[in-house]
Formats: sequence, structure tokens, C-alpha cells
Amino acid sequence: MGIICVKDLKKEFIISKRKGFLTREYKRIEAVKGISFEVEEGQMLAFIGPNGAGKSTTIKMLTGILNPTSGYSNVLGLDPQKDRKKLAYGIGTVFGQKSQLWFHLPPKDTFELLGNIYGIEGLELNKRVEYLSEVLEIKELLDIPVRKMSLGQRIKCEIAASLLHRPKVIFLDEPTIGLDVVAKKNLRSLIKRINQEEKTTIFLTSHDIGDIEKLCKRIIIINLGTILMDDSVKKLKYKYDNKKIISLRYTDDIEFNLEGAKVLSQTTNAVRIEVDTEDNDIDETVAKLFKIGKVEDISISSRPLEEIIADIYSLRGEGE
Ligand SMILES: Nc1ncnc2c1ncn2[C@@H]1O[C@H](COP(=O)(O)OP(=O)(O)OP(=O)(O)O)[C@@H](O)[C@H]1O
Repeated sequence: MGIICVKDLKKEFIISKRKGFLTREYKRIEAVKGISFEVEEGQMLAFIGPNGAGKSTTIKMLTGILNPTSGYSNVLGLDPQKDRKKLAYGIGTVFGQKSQLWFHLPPKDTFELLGNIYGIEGLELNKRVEYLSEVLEIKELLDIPVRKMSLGQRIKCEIAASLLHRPKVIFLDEPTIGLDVVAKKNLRSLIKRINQEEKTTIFLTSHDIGDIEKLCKRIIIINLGTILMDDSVKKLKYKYDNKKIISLRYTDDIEFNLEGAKVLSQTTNAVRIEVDTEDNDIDETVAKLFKIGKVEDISISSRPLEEIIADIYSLRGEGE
């Protein structure tokens, strides 16, 4: 059995709205419609979907914050609702937009406080803080009040706080939101290092495709409370990336006309086309392109993962 196990998990919300003076109208929202999946220990999983897909609701059920309407879930061999307190010792959470650090205190003080809560004290706590501050590069931040930190610095301290008690699973919700390109890159490699060194299972939600591409081998895509896809990132690209973009520059002006090619942009001697490789053999297409004129430069690229995922989102919960 996996470290996280979910079967037919469902969550409905009933919301009530005042309709008339004395009457109310009730509406049922099926936020999560019976999803199933398993996560193995040490895996880095991207759990993604558009706004309102059901990601937070799922995470809240897995961390024991919300009770499911029906279905089964098990994290670290525990029932998240019945064993919520016990589970807190085995998991960590980082919500990019929320803070678990005391705003006016330096992280060192929060770490001490959390150490007390988790029963890690003295030498053991010092050792742990030392290791995490080395890995997360926050040594020089330990004595600075959180309110004086940049977002990137704060997030690194948040991650350190969530890892203090050596959790087996960490839920990262939008960890790189609002960070600049360099801070994002840096944070991703730190997360990777933690996963490799401590075998921490990483359950990541992010709207940033870079997070997914750089960190995760597996991806679960959810929309309208239903899992649209659960596959490896590699397979996802292979299965859905049947369109190639070819850019060509010819030495002389050309008369461009090629069956099966969708022209994206064109000048007198250059053209950018999209070719569906399901209907057109890529080698044959390239051979035909070389017959049109003398080629000075050619590049063939795949569609970005971002576009592939947007296409899958547009399946709108109708299944694969
Ligand atoms: N407490 C609640 N009461 C009523 N409806 C809710 C509640 N929480 C979530 N929902 C609804 O459930 C659906 C799923 O919401 P959820 O927050 O899980 O989405 P999400 O995938 O996390 O979205 P986002 O990317 O915007 O955070 C939405 O339609 C949302 O409006």
C-alpha cells in the first residue's frame, strides 16, 4: 500500500442562500467527485488543475482538516480525520500564501516553539536546524524577524519549519508563487535535495508549469472534482504532444505551399509552421521543406507543456 491511499473520495458542500424574506435556497457543490489514487513513498507528485478544480479540498481531506462526504483515505497508515493529531507528526504543510512562522519573531524562535510542540529539543533540535539551514541556505536569516524578509527568504524558512519534525510527506501548495525566476530555480533545487536526502514524499500543487517540469515525474490532473489524467510527465508529453513547430529560413525568397502544414507566421524567405505528426511523417515533411528552396536555418520544437496541459483542462471533466 502507498504512503497516501485514496479511494472514491468525495466531498460535497451544501451552501445556502437567502431567496426571499423567509425562504432559503440550498445548493449542492460536488467539489471532489469520488477520486482514487495512490502515492508511493519518496515520490514527487504534481497534483494540478485549474481554479476551483478540487485541489485544496483534496489536500484538506488528506491532512484531516475537512471530513469527506464519502470514500476512503489513508495517509501514513492513518485515517486523516480520526488520527489527525497523530498524523500531524508525520506530515508537513507549506501554503505559499499563508504563514506558519511568527511574523515579528526570527525563525529561530518559531523553530524552538515548534520543536517544543513536536517534542524535539536541545541538541537534537540544534542539529536539525543546522542541517535544514544548510540545505535551505537560511543560516544568515535565522535571527532576522520574518517581517523583514523577502518573500523568497520567508518561503525557505517556511519549508524549514515544515520539515523540522522529519515528516514523511510534505504538502506544498504553490510554493513558488510570487517568486522571481532566480528564487524559483533556487527553491526547486532545494526541494529536490530534500526529497533525495530525506526521501520525503512531495505532494505539490502549483500553477507554475516550471515547478512540475523541474520537480515531478508524475502528474495528476484534476478538473471539476474528477481526475482527468494520472500519468508520468514523460508519457503525458509523448501522448499529447503530436504537434511540432518548425521554423525555417531560406536563402532566397520562396513561394511556400505545403499540404498538412499550418502556417503560423511567414515572411518572404522565412516561415513558421505547425505539423500534426499523427497525420504527417516528420522526416517526409522535412524532406519536402528542403525541396521548396535552399534552407539556411531550421529548428524543430515541441509544444510547451503549458499548452498541452491547457488542452487537457479543456476536456472539462469528461474523462480521458
Ligand atoms: N467551504 C466551502 N464551501 C462551499 N464550497 C466550497 C468550499 N470550499 C471549496 N468550495 C468549492 O469547491 C470547489 C473546489 O474548490 P477548491 O478550493 O478545492 O479548488 P482548487 O482546485 O483548490 O482551486 P484554486 O486553484 O483556485 O485554489 C469550488 O467550486 C469551490 O467554490
